[in-house]
Amino acid sequence: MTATSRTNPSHRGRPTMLGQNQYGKAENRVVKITRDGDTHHIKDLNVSVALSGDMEDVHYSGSNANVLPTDTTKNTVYAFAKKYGIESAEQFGIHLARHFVDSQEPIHRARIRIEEYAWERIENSDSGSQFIGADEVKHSFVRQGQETRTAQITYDGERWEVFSGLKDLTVMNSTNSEFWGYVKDRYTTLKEAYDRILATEVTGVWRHNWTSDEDRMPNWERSYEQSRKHMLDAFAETYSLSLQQTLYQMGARVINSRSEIDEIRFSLPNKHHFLVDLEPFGMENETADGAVYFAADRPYGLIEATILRDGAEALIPVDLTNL
Ligand SMILES: O=c1[nH]c(=O)c2[nH]c(=O)[nH]c2[nH]1
Repeated sequence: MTATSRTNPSHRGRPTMLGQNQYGKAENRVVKITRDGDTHHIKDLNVSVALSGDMEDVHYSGSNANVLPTDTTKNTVYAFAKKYGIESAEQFGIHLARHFVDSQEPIHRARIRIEEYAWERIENSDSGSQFIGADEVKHSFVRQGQETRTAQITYDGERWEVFSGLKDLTVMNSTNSEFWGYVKDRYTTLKEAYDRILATEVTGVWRHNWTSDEDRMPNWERSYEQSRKHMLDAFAETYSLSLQQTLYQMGARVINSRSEIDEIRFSLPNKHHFLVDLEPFGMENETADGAVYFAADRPYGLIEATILRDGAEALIPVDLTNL
């Protein structure tokens, strides 16, 4: 028990006392895009702030005199991403923790927890305008270590039906995406975007046209690797006017490149990234060298479609979650 709680009149005489406590804003999803000419770099963090100190009064009496709002801790995360950049999770956490403890007398301890999501550049074997070197692209990324490969095989004694697929393949283009010219009704508030982040978590299922001759079975490993590659290449290379258009390009690329596949279906959540308003803190967010975004997790647009080889039958179920 601290001196404050012992002497707090609203606490005196109660058979309870306050134990360990901390507060702050958890899971601030901050994405910093740094622009080095037209080569972009991503830092993608999930930052949780927990502060503690002289917080007896707010618990005992409701006095907020010592309380820096959790909303302010969130704003600080975004403002510091712009002000100091994100050199490393550790360095960023040090800036934040020091700031909270040094600037607020009642706060004696700050704990900053950070998860960092790693992104790698989409490798591209064809020549394209966004190459850096032989195999690196400038603004298209795939998130590391997440995807799951899927398969569904059905056999009725005569015919085979083989679906292959993947889920949780997260990709991002940090530019070359626009969205405008859409319907506007009395409820529309969305601003037209001429340069936005396009990010999605790909769920895809594709159907092989092989059904019987066991001597002519596709090479499943190669088929998967190549289909994945064509999807990623199309995602990276498409200058996108909508996620729907990008989806179609991804599917068409697979069908046109892989003769063993007749049908492909995608479910693509539009993982929205909103520019943070830093003007209240005297900062311009979007500058030539980059910007800070809030990565929202919900709600999200959900774009789903099947792409078919001309004349092929649609056999993949509409709801891919039932596969
Ligand atoms: O690529 C998009 N497609 C949409 O249909 C849509 N709707 C929306 O609000 N944003 C977007 N983005």
